[in-house]
Amino acid sequence: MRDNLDLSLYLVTDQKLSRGRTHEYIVEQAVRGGVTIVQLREKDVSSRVFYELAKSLMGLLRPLNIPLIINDRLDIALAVEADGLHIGQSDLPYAVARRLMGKDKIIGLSVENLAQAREANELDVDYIGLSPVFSTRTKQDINKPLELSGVKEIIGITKHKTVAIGGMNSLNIESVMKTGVDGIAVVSAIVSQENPQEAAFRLASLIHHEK
Ligand SMILES: Cc1ncc(COP(=O)(O)OP(=O)(O)O)c(N)n1
Ligand SMILES: Cc1ncsc1CCOP(=O)(O)O
Ligand SMILES: [Mg+2]
Repeated sequence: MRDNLDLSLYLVTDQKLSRGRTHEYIVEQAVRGGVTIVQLREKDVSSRVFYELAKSLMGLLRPLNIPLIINDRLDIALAVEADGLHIGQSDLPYAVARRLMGKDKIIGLSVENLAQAREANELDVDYIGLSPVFSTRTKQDINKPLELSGVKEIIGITKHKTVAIGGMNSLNIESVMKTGVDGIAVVSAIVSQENPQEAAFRLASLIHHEK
């Protein structure tokens, strides 16, 4: 667990949305633009490819002191000694993830409603991902969006750091930041953009303006 975890601008990868560019290119550009934490999230690649990607991103991000979080795959997180793991409500239970990852690693948990946020207060997670805030084409298997009202309710009761995800872009992040979240997580608003560095810079500026 980390006290100094900076969730301000959280990049989540998606090879399918990267317009043929490599993860390394997107991530390097995005970090230059102001991304503070990166999640490797790939749903349709083999274990070997996932492992090689994770290893390569660790090599890129470790010297820059930017944490790499692995989505879903605890085995890959352990194999590359990643900084952390992100789990959802249908993934491995938190207690198992913590036991295997160890107390010093970052563990993030998706929270989709108030009841789950209350349950998360019983766990030593490092952050919760409020998911989804708005509807998005990037992830189809999602519950009803929280909207700003749902985000505010969760902020009112949670003891954890929070990151908002789902449909975030430069037009709506100011209003989401005003709810009191600690950061914004994006896929398409960076990885699908013509210039990922500029896109990240713009989002980071808006976020810091609201902090
Ligand atoms: C920061 C962050 N928040 C939420 C999610 C969603 O996780 P999950 O519900 O497990 O869904 P998948 O991403 O695994 O499809 C996330 N990945 N990151
Ligand atoms: C991984 C994930 N979890 C909830 S919504 C989402 C996708 C967010 O993608 P985008 O930022 O393109 O809306
Ligand atoms: Mg998951």
